[in-house]
Amino acid sequence: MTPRDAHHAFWDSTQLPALIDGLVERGWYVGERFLGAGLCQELLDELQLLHQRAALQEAAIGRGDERTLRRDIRGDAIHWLDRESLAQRRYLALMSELQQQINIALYAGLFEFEAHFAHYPPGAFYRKHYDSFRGRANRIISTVLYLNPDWPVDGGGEMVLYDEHETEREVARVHPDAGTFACFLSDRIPHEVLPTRQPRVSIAGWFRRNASLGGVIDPAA
Ligand SMILES: O=C(O)CCC(=O)C(=O)O
Ligand SMILES: [Fe+2]
Repeated sequence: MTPRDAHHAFWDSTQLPALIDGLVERGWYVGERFLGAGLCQELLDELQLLHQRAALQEAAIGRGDERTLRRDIRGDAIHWLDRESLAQRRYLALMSELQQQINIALYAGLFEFEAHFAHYPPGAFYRKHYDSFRGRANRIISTVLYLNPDWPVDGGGEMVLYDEHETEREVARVHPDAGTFACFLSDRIPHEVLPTRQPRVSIAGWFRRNASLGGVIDPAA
């Protein structure tokens, strides 16, 4: 097995053309079994360990001075990926390859990737929102990888995607099943997480293009 083959064993690269087409044609893509079960399990184990050690922090909304905790908007707890484990490094390597492929296909100028583990306890949700605002878009493409094996049909916790133009029209309802991967344009696609009935675990990530303001490369936004 060449190193390239070994790397590809972690994900289904045959989905790449459909992913690129989806982003271009409607601004989003959802693929099942995008990531291999082994790597999903390793990421899940790590997240569960973080949860047990109370190393997850309640997620805030807003940035800088406007950061606040709003359980009525967002109920997850998070831990930013920090390359601590082999599983994280594998996932980040894969996202780096995806970034290159998207840049080649879309001239997107994606520059870096940031991501966090997320844990939604039963009852938690994330109200309809955009991941970045037009014009100030540092986050260009949002990604979510789901980690719960065998998500029950009545488990709730689906991510609902809405149409870019008719923002009340639901276009996809994603069951948060391990290995499923969703990506969409951060400033175009409104989305929400419906209340979950089970502990729900995922990795949310964003490909960014850093904006430079007055010579200072966007440190926080
Ligand atoms: O977990 C999901 O399905 C989406 C999470 C989300 O929208 C976010 O973290 O911004
Ligand atoms: Fe979001």
